[in-house]
Amino acid sequence: MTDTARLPDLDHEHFLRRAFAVAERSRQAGDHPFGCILVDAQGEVVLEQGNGYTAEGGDMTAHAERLLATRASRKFPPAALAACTMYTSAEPCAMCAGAVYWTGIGRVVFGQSEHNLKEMTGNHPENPTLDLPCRTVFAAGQRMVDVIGPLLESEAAELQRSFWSGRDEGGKTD
Ligand SMILES: Nc1nc2[nH]cnc2c(=O)[nH]1
Repeated sequence: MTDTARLPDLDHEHFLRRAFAVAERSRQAGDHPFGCILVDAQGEVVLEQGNGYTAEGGDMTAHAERLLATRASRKFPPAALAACTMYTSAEPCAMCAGAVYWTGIGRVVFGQSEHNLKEMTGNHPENPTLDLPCRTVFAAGQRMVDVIGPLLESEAAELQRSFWSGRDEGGKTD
């Protein structure tokens, strides 16, 4: 089990807003409006990652959290990641929660819940949101991942507002 006592006392709203800024930059760069950061035991931001759907050539699995978890796992051992916190603009989906679990990241703080996100994305071909709480995924694991959220949810939801309704449903051609 992760020793949650090792997790530092951090200003969650401050770091969550930094993840929102990453999400906004992701949208401006032509990707989906999601972003996350990883903060270490000293309160330093060690990684940041936006959604990579477009940048990765239409990869439906290029969620910000999954990409960050992969980078984090290549860079840091699970023992170090246990003291790290991922701040993410939206709740990790089942795939991303699985990736977080496997890396050993000790805590997740999220803005918008998957349930709330689903109301905005509907069944959009680029985002058929999986309405499953990340806590349910983590609860099936053998070590604990601390979860805080939803937090600043209406601010987080603003990142998505108008994005999905105005987005072409044409999708990929090959
Ligand atoms: N949480 C989250 N949900 C998504 N749905 C589509 N892309 C993403 C992403 O990058 N993060």
